[in-house]
Amino acid sequence: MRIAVPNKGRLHEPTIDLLERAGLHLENGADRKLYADTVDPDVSVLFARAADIPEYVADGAAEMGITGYDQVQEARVETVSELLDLEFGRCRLVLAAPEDGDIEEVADLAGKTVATEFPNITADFFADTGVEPDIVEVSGATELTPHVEMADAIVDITSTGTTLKMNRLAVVDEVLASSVRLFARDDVVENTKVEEVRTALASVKQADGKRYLMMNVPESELEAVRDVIPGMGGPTIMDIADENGNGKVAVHAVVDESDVFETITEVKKAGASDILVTEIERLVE
Ligand SMILES: Nc1ncnc2c1ncn2[C@@H]1O[C@H](COP(=O)(O)OP(=O)(O)OP(=O)(O)O)[C@@H](O)[C@H]1O
Ligand SMILES: O=P(O)(O)OC[C@H]1O[C@H](OP(=O)(O)OP(=O)(O)O)[C@H](O)[C@@H]1O
Ligand SMILES: [Mg+2]
Repeated sequence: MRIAVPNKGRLHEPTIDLLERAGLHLENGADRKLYADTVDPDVSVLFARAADIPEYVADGAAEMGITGYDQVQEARVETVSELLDLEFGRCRLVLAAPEDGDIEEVADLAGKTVATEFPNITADFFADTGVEPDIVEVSGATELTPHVEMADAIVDITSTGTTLKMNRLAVVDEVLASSVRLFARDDVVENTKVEEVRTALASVKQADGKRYLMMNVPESELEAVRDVIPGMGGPTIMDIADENGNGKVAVHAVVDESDVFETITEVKKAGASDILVTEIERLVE
């Protein structure tokens, strides 16, 4: 089973990091290599350009892929299915035009020119609006095209908005919201190994923003402590092995990071002591 992942650019590092956290440690995957093995002998990695990954998966160079939703849509591949939203690489594809120009809405683009690295998505967007500008495909620095009279507007990626601002461009409309996805070719979606990889990556996502709380609680106060612990299912309650446990039990619970502070205050009030908070690497539900 092979997973195609971005070989460079802003998605490379976070994708490798995610695979590592999921337990799929890369072996002999030095920079500039095309392939890397993982600790799982049945899973290898193919490094490819973010834009090429959907095609590689559809064509059989890899069975699974990790890249932006924008790239999957642009490639118009019909034989792949999304398995998981990995929720990083969040950005928007927007239609933007010069701030001080006369393009304020989509209708203003009739008979005009739009430059983009995403001609298919752009064509689909305009097809839905009934306005049909010329679409010019460029391979980078799209933001410059309105200033050199190549285009009247652009469809390009934005996240913080800095690049648009720097180029005195304003958003006219949103075309697509994107984040990084895990996807697989349709004919392998049911494969056990594919499901294992999906579960492993999902477990990292599940653990994000969660903390593991451990505390000791006098048995008499257990109900009170239980009542103030939020989160998944009930807490785990264990007898303390020590003969001198003094009638205490250990309570373990998974809690949202944002609830940790309040939970600690509340469980202490309710009689808990020896409270430990740790990070969670993975959480398989
Ligand atoms: N500013 C951004 N914020 C968040 N995600 C982004 C941003 N820019 C791009 N992305 C996401 O990352 C993907 C790849 O972009 P990136 O810039 O890393 O590669 P690229 O420019 O295609 O690389 P290459 O150098 O191979 O041309 C995009 O398709 C999009 O999904
Ligand atoms: O809204 P912002 O935060 O400014 O992000 C938007 C910019 O990010 C991407 O470029 P990237 O930095 O990947 O450079 P590239 O053009 O070399 O791909 C994208 O093509 C935009 O130019
Ligand atoms: Mg880029």
